[in-house]
Amino acid sequence: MEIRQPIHSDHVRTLDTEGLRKQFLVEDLFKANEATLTYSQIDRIIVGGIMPVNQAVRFSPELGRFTGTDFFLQRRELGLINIGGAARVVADDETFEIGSREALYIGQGTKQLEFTSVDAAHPAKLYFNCAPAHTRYPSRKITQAQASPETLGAPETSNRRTIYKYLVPDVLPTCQLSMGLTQLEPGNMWNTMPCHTHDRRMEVYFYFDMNDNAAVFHMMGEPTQTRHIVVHNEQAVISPSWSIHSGVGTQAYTFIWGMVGENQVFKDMDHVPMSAIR
Ligand SMILES: O=C[C@H](O)[C@@H](O)CC(=O)C(=O)O
Ligand SMILES: [Zn+2]
Repeated sequence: MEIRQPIHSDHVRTLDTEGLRKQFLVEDLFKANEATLTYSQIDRIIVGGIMPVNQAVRFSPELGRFTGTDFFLQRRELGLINIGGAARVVADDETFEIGSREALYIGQGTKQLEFTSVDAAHPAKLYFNCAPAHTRYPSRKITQAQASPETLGAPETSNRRTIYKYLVPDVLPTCQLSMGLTQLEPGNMWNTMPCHTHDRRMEVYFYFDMNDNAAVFHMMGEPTQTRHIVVHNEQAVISPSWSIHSGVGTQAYTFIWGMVGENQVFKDMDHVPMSAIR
């Protein structure tokens, strides 16, 4: 598990390309037959990828040494969205089949976790966010149809996209985690512009559905001190509460957003007027 410290916006103003990437970019999320985990001390979110190919991936009890608990999810909840082939997830005495673009919420207190791919030729890729939790809510699968799709933007502003809200209070209860997926329509490049911050919540963006020659210029920083990070396929960016989070790609892409913090009110955003951005 890699640990990332929190960071002050004054420090971020001084960083160059490598400095920004070291602080905020999460690369190499998917490794065959492994789980990768990056622990951010910003709201203590853990971001990672699980890719079982021809053997099961298990969350061993030893992971509890990073959280100082008897086992990993003793005081945590986890949400995952599958961007690969079908997966089978065993969570204690429950088994879930999670297809492509389906999500799974795993409640606090789950001890045994085992992830396998149904077909090794089409391995599952389970992108997850994990956050501190105070109580147990039932584990549950959420399909894309259940994720209350909302289409926003317009071709004229290159931001026509559909937001699928998988883990939100309207769909199921969680302690603090919200998660969803936003898919751009072909020929549309901008996400989340006009942009916003939400001092009450941090967020992580995970970009995928891109070919090897594509890139997304992810916009971050204070609204009057913007910076960018070039993101390639299947990489994530950690967005502190004070930072905008938006992006423009060389072609359409899809991304998963996950939020933790003070509330779960999706619309609780401080919109940045276009004239204020620097
Ligand atoms: O706070 C909310 C998040 O930034 C995203 O849900 C925004 C998003 O997916 C979009 O506008 O495309
Ligand atoms: Zn946001």
